[in-house]
Amino acid sequence: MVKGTFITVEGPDGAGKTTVLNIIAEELAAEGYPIVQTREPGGSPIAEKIRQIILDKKHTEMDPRTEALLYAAARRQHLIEKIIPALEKGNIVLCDRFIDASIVYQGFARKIGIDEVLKINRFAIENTMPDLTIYFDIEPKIGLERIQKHRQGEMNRLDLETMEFHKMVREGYLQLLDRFPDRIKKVMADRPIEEVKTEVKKLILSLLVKR
Ligand SMILES: Nc1ncnc2c1ncn2[C@@H]1O[C@H](COP(=O)(O)OP(=O)(O)OP(=O)(O)O)[C@@H](O)[C@H]1O
Ligand SMILES: Cc1cn([C@H]2C[C@H](O)[C@@H](COP(=O)(O)O)O2)c(=O)[nH]c1=O
Repeated sequence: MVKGTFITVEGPDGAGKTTVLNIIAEELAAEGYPIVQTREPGGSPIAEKIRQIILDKKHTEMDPRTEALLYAAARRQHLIEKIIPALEKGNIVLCDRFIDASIVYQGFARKIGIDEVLKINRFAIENTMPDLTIYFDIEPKIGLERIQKHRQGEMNRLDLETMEFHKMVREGYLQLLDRFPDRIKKVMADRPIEEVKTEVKKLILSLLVKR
C-alpha cells in the first residue's frame, strides 16, 4: 500500500518552479516532514542520462514521437527507482514536472495528440498519479526572459523552441487545469518569489493536514 504523498509542480519554462520547490523542500524538511525532492526528466541515474539525450541542444533532428517516448521511458525508470519506493516508505515526494508536462509539451504543443501521449504514459506510470499538482502560471515571455537573464548558458533544446511553441504550452496547461480542477491548482507565478512560495506552501500544507 502506498502511504506517502505525491506532489508535482508544473508550468511554462522559467515560471520559478525549481526555485520555489527548493525553498519549500528545505523549509518542510526543517519542520520535520519526510521530504524527497526530485525532478523530471531525470531524478535517477538512468533517467538523468535520458534527460541529457532529450535536452541536448544539438539534437535538433529528434522526432516528436521519439521525444515523447524518451520522456515516458525516463518517467518509468524514475518512478520505479525513486518515486514509488519513497512513497511506500511514507515520504512526501515533491517532483518538478511529471505526466502533465508530456501531455502539454508533446501532446498539445508538439501536436502529437493528447490521447496518443496519454496512452504511452499510462503504460509508463500504470496507476501512480500525483495527489496534488501545482501549476505555476506565467506568460511565456516573462519566463523566458528570466531564463535568459539568469541561466543564459543553460538554455536547453526545449527552452530554445519558438515563442509560438511556448504559448501553446501555456494554453495546454490552462486546458488541463479546466479538465482536472480537483487535482491541479493554479498559482500566479509573475510575483515576487516569497509571495509565490507562501501560496504554494499553503496549498501543500492544506493537503498534508487532510492525510
Ligand atoms: N518569482 C520570481 N521572480 C523573478 N525571478 C524569478 C522568480 N522565480 C524564479 N526566478 C528566477 O528565474 C529563473 C528561472 O527560475 P526556475 O529555474 O526556478 O524556473 P523553472 O520554472 O524551474 O524553469 P524550467 O522549467 O525552465 O526549469 C531563475 O534564475 C530564478 O532565479
Ligand atoms: C517532464 C517533461 C519535460 N518536458 C520539457 C519541459 C522543459 O522544457 C524541459 C525540462 O527542463 P527543466 O529545466 O527541467 O524544466 O523538458 C517535456 O517536454 N515533457 C516532459 O514530459
